[in-house]
Amino acid sequence: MTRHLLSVFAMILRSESWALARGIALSVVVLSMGATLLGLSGWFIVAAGAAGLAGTGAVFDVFRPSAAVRFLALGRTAARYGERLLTHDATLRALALLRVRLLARISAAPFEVMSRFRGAQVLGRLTADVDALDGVALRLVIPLLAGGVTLAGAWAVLAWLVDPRVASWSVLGLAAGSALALGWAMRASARPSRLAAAADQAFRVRVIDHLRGRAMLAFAGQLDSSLASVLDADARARRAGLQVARVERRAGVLVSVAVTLAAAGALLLGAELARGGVITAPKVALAVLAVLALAETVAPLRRGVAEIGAMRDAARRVNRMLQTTPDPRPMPAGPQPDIAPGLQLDTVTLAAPGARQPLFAGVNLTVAPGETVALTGPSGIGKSTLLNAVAGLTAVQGGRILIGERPVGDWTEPDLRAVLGYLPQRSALISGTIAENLRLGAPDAGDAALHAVLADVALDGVVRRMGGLDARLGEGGKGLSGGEARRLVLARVLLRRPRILLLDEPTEGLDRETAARVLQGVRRACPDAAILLSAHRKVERGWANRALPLIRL
Ligand SMILES: Nc1ncnc2c1ncn2[C@@H]1O[C@H](COP(=O)(O)OP(=O)(O)OP(=O)(O)O)[C@@H](O)[C@H]1O
Repeated sequence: MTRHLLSVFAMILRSESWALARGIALSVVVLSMGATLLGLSGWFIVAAGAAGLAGTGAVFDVFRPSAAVRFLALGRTAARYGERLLTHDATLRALALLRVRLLARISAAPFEVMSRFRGAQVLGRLTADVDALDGVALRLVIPLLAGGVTLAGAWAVLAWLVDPRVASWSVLGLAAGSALALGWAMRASARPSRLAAAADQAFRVRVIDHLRGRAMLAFAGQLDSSLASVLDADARARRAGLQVARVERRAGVLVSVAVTLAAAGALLLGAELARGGVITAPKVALAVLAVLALAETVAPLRRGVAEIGAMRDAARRVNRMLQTTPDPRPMPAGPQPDIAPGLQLDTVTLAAPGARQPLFAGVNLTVAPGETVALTGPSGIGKSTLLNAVAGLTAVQGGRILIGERPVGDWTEPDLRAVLGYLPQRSALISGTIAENLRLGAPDAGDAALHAVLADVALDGVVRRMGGLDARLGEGGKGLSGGEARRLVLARVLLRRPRILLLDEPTEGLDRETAARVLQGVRRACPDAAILLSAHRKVERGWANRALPLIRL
């Protein structure tokens, strides 16, 4: 699991290595200045007192040490500011890049993978999981590296200036005690921090499900129980969050105990050595206060280790998503191929997504430009699955699908999308104006083209009543009836003037008369298109030139 955290850090390091290296260097400077400041202050106070007692106070140089104390105090603040700026900026930029990469992978996921995504979960990956990962660099790796380097440097300086035994007791004691405290905190918080993140994710998913399904839940009498499950997830997240905070506080107490023991040990050992005349009293004060300041090397790690369970889970999920979804295919804007794209199915065998057993086998079909063929057969036979395969979204088990005499798999994505239009069974409208929804299909289309295509799908009157092309729709096209929303999606498909047109139950939800008008409009909009449709209704079968009944194996 730690491997996932390391791979996230490696990714951050790769994209922001220079800024992070400078951040770590500044962090070492900040910690060293802090320790030097307190150590020097301790030495200064005791040395000045000793000089006063010895009657040499008048010649004791107070100017240089006090100037150094001021320089360290001011310089430390400036270095801290620079370090925060650099490390946060580098981390946030790397995470923004990660978010973009994740989104690109999700958007380019194969159809089978995409159709299993749950909106709220994907949103969770992109927001909560990526946010959780900011701690990997800021609260784990950077403080660990900077703290390690500072402690090693502090040991060397104290061993040289004071005494190796005092240095070893204080620095190594502090490091070992803190490591034990943080190790305990890491183990104790792993479960609650994971639970807190999972409950938070469940809360988001349930809130969205609750809001989306509230009408259905109200009719089923389940509104209260759905609300209770939302509140339950929230309560669990808060309980687990409190547990994490408790562990973090206790870890803080344990680290303070370790620091105090290290400083007290340094004082006792130093006093003994001072009594023996091995070192001077001001040097003992220097060591003791420097150790107290070195507690700062450990402090930022407390929160990092307390969050480690959530970070590990987030890193695992993000890595898995990056690995299981392929790199987006390049989308060169190639010229539209010069073909007469009829459609041909050559002994096609097809299975449902993820299934081995074929739905049907050996299907042959040719749809010439200007021709319309209706796929018929019982519900679940595989009409939609076949349309998905023709659209290049799923693979066939056997045989070939040719568009313009070229297998679908050999087409580049932009070329295929340029010749092929598809109205699937479920399709999306965005919240925005009617015009914005239509121009998703053809961004350069003028208002006249939009009005013409709306007339083709018999929506011109409806849009006029709503206030025209700038009338706004709510989320998922709210503001239109089911049949109107479907016709608006159909209009968006027609606007691209596709040469191959795939329609999955295009008149579902329309009365017979409107259905007939819409089907006539489709042909008017695309007179030369080869049209293949999944047809349940007589009006659709009657409109087609021929039917291809699919037969279960
Ligand atoms: N995403 C999916 N994952 C797994 N199986 C699926 C998926 N989509 C469809 N199926 C299965 O594939 C089979 C064919 O479904 P398909 O939707 O193609 O039938 P259809 O003929 O279009 O039905 P209908 O006329 O009711 O729309 C069904 O048994 C269905 O359960």
